[in-house]
Amino acid sequence: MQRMTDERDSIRGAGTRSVPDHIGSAQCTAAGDDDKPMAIVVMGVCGSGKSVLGRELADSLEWPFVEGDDFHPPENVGKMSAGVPLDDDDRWGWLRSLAARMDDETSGGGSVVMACSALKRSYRDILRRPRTVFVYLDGSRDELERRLAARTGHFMKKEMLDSQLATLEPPDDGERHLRIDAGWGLTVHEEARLVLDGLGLSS
Ligand SMILES: Nc1ncnc2c1ncn2[C@@H]1O[C@H](COP(=O)(O)OP(=O)(O)O)[C@@H](O)[C@H]1O
Ligand SMILES: O=C(O)[C@H](O)[C@@H](O)[C@H](O)[C@H](O)COP(=O)(O)O
Repeated sequence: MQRMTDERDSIRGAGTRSVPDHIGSAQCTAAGDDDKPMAIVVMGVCGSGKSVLGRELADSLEWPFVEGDDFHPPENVGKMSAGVPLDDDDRWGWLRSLAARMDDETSGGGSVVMACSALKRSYRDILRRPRTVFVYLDGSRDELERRLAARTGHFMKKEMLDSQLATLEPPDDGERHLRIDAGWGLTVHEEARLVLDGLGLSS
């Protein structure tokens, strides 16, 4: 936790730089209804920045944060640590446990931010609720590899990026989502600002 806080501080920037005008909200649009979201799922391939942005959003909103990696059974972690990509059968139970946690957090009117790769539409269907919004961390292979290479001490090694990109089905216009691109060069603070503005959750 402390390590993550320090890591975010170092990529936060001063926190005062404005988001460049050309990015604005045009590339950060939400499809779907206007209801305020109750669950934000930060999705994307390994190393795209889900955990860091998810924690930033949760801190800003004062919502609980759920780290999807923590819900993998030991067999899945063993596979990924050995460089073997997961298959659908490895993922269904994991996704169902995340959906159950989401429902626990939101059933009494609460809200939650979750980091989960949610690479395929069918995976997102398990997490999708009327007030779920997906924040999709996109980027060129080079940008994503740079982020992944900067991370140490994680079971997911950068060699897994190719299989993750091959599995990825980006959210389409029918899915309520926002897209953030690593190539925009934003600090995590700026990314969070775009998301909160885009979702009408800025205070
Ligand atoms: N906006 C950003 N700018 C630069 N580096 C970032 C940004 N967001 C995340 N990173 C870095 O990318 C790496 C992967 O981030 P992480 O949140 O662990 O990804 P994921 O949870 O998607 O696997 C980390 O080293 C993190 O510090
Ligand atoms: O479905 C999967 O193949 C995994 O869930 C994977 O997509 C996820 O990325 C891992 O949990 C690694 O963790 P990071 O995404 O944090 O690298």
